[in-house]
Amino acid sequence: MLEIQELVVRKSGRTLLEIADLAVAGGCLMALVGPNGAGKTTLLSALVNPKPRGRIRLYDKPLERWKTRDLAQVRGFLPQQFQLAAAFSVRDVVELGRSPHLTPRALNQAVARECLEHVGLGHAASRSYLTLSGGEAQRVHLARVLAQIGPRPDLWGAYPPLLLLDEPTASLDLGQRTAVLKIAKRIAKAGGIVIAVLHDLNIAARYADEICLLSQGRIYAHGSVGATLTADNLRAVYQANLEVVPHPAQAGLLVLEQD
Ligand SMILES: Nc1ncnc2c1ncn2[C@@H]1O[C@H](COP(=O)(O)OP(=O)(O)OP(=O)(O)O)[C@@H](O)[C@H]1O
Repeated sequence: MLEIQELVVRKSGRTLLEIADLAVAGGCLMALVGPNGAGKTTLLSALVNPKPRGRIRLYDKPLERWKTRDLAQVRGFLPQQFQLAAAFSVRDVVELGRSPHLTPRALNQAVARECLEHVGLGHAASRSYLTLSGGEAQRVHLARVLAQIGPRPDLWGAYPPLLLLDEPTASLDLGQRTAVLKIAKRIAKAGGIVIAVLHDLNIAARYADEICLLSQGRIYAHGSVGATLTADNLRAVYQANLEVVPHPAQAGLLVLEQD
């Protein structure tokens, strides 16, 4: 369980985020949605801040009481942008994810290979990272984060992972987008806590167990897909003429833009 209480982030005299109470249970993929500037990245950043603000507890222990290495084995963060200018091979970048683990090199290499296969880039292991397209680089970093937290439960330690994904599908084509959400869903189904910032509300509706709708630095709605992605909520928050209808081909909802 991840519990966030009384989290306030202020910068330049402005309150960017104010969360009184938010909890995400193991087994849950929570989509963090909301318009530009709502505070989604600020919230994920607060969860990886070395000096946490507010009260943030992961598995009943305040974040500041976790040992750095233990936390690095459990908490994985995929940021929106990466800065890596070194000519590492793709394989090396993914293996970097294993650095918090004191596991044998051969295991780390095997895990890195497995994670690259998960993101469909097994064939690119020996390529230079610098030659990758934007979407490929994003998938390599997802593989690195997966290698860090462990792609399957038998590689997890005492606790299932907390996986934080900031717009993980931003540069991805439709097929890769689905593949990435399926990976996130699998981690959650196995007991992990997954929080993913998503702009595509239909992807959020399809894959998320819960939605947290942020607006102006506060939680506007949090709960099941059906309870949060209502036309009234979305119109109020996005200031757009949106409609929510049952999905014609499967269970779930479809968010439509109206003229
Ligand atoms: N260092 C800073 N100083 C002042 N304001 C900031 C700072 N960092 C972020 N902000 C502001 O905080 C607000 C929330 O930003 P944040 O990046 O969390 O939004 P977001 O919901 O992730 O948006 P987007 O969908 O555009 O990525 C924005 O209005 C942003 O301009």
